[in-house]
Amino acid sequence: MILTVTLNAALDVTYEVPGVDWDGVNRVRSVHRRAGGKGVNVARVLRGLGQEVLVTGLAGGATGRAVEADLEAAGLPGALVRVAGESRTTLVVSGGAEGGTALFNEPGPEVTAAELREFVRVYEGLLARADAVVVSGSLPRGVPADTYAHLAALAAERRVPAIVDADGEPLLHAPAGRPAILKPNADELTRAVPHGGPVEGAEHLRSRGAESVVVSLGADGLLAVTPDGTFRARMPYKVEGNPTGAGDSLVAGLALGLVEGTAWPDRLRRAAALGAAAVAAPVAGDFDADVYAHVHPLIDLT
Ligand SMILES: O=P(O)(O)OC[C@H]1O[C@](O)(CO)[C@@H](O)[C@H]1O
Repeated sequence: MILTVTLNAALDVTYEVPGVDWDGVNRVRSVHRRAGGKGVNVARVLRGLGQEVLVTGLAGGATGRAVEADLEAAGLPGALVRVAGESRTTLVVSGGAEGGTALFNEPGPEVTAAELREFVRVYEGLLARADAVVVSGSLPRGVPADTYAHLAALAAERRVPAIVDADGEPLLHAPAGRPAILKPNADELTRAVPHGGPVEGAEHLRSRGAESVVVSLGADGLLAVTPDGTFRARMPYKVEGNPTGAGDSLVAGLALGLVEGTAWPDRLRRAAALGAAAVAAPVAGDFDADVYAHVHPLIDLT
């Protein structure tokens, strides 16, 4: 089983629009509402690939109940810890290939120290059943920036490999938890390690404790700096669509490769193809199986 952690679970609302007029009325062509937050999306993709998953994290209020209900409706096993605060909504406004995509991510609830302690207690119990853990997304208010490092360290103590997908301070702290894979995107890496290029940035995070670092480069593919060497996955063409959730789909591919023990080149090829296939799907957490099958063999791995 792969355990995914979403401390800042969300109700993801996606508006598909023909374009946005910031001074006028915008008519929404279609609306999707469902449980989100990065770990939830990772779990959806993994489940779509036939992998057993379990979603944990924090959820509160009416929005938290809606997240729990949607997970249940989707048949995704969940063990969310309830908090008193109200979980957030995230809004994606997607104008398709020409219109671009804008995200509005609310900060999330205020979480107390006691609520976080209760989560860690539940998490430690769930680790006993996990083959790997994915910890991803933003932290809700009140949760210390070194929490992902702590969760990764607890996993490492139990020999459960962890993947951490974080930004800002949580990303800077994460290597101390010795995660198997740290997955920033290029902007996140540049913010965390401003000197040098992506290879130097990844090497810096490895020198601080991360075993491997995989940097997502959007339509340009992936860079991985690992104990087995440095690899680069290049995409054969740009897939048009909604890039929201592409990073989550990519992380799902990495997690599957981790539990299956797949060699790095094949692991990266699958992850990059899943990221591209997610762009072709309208909602985060989905991927287009046809695009996946088409792109996968064409990815150049060096
Ligand atoms: O936790 P954040 O970094 O705010 O990201 C959450 C958001 O990102 C997405 O997972 C897309 O990656 C959305 O589904 C949305 O819930």
